[in-house]
Amino acid sequence: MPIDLYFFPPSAPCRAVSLAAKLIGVELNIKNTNLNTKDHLTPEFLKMNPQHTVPTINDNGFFLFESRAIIMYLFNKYGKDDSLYPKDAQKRAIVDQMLCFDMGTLFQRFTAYYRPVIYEGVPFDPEKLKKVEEAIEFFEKMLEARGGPFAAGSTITLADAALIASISSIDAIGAVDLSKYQHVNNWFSRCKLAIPDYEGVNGGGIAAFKQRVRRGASK
Ligand SMILES: N[C@@H](CCC(=O)N[C@@H](CS)C(=O)NCC(=O)O)C(=O)O
Repeated sequence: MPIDLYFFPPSAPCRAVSLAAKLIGVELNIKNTNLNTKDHLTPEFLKMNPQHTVPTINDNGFFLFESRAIIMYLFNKYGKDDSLYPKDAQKRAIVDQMLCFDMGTLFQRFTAYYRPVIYEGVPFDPEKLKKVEEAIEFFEKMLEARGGPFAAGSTITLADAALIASISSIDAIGAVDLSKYQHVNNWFSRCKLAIPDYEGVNGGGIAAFKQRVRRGASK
């Protein structure tokens, strides 16, 4: 039986899961879940996820939400290539660190920047943008210190899939000029080539995200 992924294309956490699934090589059955028509607030959805967020998966009756937990679960259950999430405690800790940095700092600061524009129709706040830029600067320094070529070191890992979902969203709305950050910029180009079917998996969602933000900004 297929694994259902409840998915809203503009959502970066949803795209993080589908990009990671491509790396892992696990097939997901996309269940389009439109937040605009409140598909995530139905009693059926709330039974799976009381927090009513996408992404959510249903793996034959096993329900899981929180994108990074889903990514780790998919690897732990279906992954074959250990380099994506190494068994060595310290190597794995660096992947975890980058997944946490993405969720708790980079993506968190970016959502604080764009969400009020979408949901409240208020203008972009330049102070919040500064916090996003600072997070990208942190990422730049991490990549430089690690010597790359990927976020956790020499091979692509689950962290790259999550980080590229955030960075590509930041790039899509032109929030930050990534060309100012040499290491981030090179990492971004490298990951686009390394993730199977990157454009097919991320491209449509990025376009939808851009449109959603543009609509909010023109209110
Ligand atoms: N920390 C969660 C965040 C998920 C999240 O905020 N998803 C948004 C879309 S990007 C959502 O489902 N919003 C609808 C809601 O909260 O009701 C994750 O990484 O999965």
